[in-house]
Amino acid sequence: MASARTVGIGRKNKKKKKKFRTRKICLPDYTTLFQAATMDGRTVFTLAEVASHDNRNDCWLIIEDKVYDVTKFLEDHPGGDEVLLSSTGKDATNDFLDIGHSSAASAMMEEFYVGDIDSSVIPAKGEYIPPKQPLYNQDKTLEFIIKVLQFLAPLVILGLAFGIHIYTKTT
Ligand code: HEM
Repeated sequence: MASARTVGIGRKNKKKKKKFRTRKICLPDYTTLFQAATMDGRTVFTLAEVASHDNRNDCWLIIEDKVYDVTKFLEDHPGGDEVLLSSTGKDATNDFLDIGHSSAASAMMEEFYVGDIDSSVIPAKGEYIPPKQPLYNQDKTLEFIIKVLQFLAPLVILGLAFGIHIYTKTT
């Protein structure tokens, strides 16, 4: 009996499935394919997608490979809204760390977390290489000679004048 019922239900389901297949067309969401992908329950954004949220009404930041929607925080941010707006469209990690934000600030960030960034799409930070030649001319010899001459010239003129005066007086 049980097996007969099972067979019956199976047939019904088979019919329903056929109906569904013929009527509904399932297409992938191409927008999400190009903009964001879901991996292990996390949303992974591309830099282009995050960079498009760059204004007062919609402001996203990338800090340590995580994406934060700080739109609602703009007015309350103790450092002001301008700094947050100027940190959009790039990896703002250094900006954030350079300020020396408190642990309270870091704890607040969780509230604004919206996903992760595909770190492979962020341009690598160039390593700073100091110039081999100093940027200014360190050879100060000429400068020194000019300064000495500037000091000596009035003394020489004074000496000459004094000498002429003595000479004319004696003759
Ligand atoms: C989700 C991201 C951020 C959160 C939650 C956040 C939060 C905070 C908080 C709570 C403070 C008060 C001081 C402290 O507790 O450390 C602060 C100050 C400040 N923040 Fe942020 N911040 C964020 C991102 C940024 C970014 C990207 C910049 C870019 C430069 C920035 C610049 C500043 C500045 C300039 C101050 C003022 C520091 C001072 O007056 O000494 N913040 N922020």
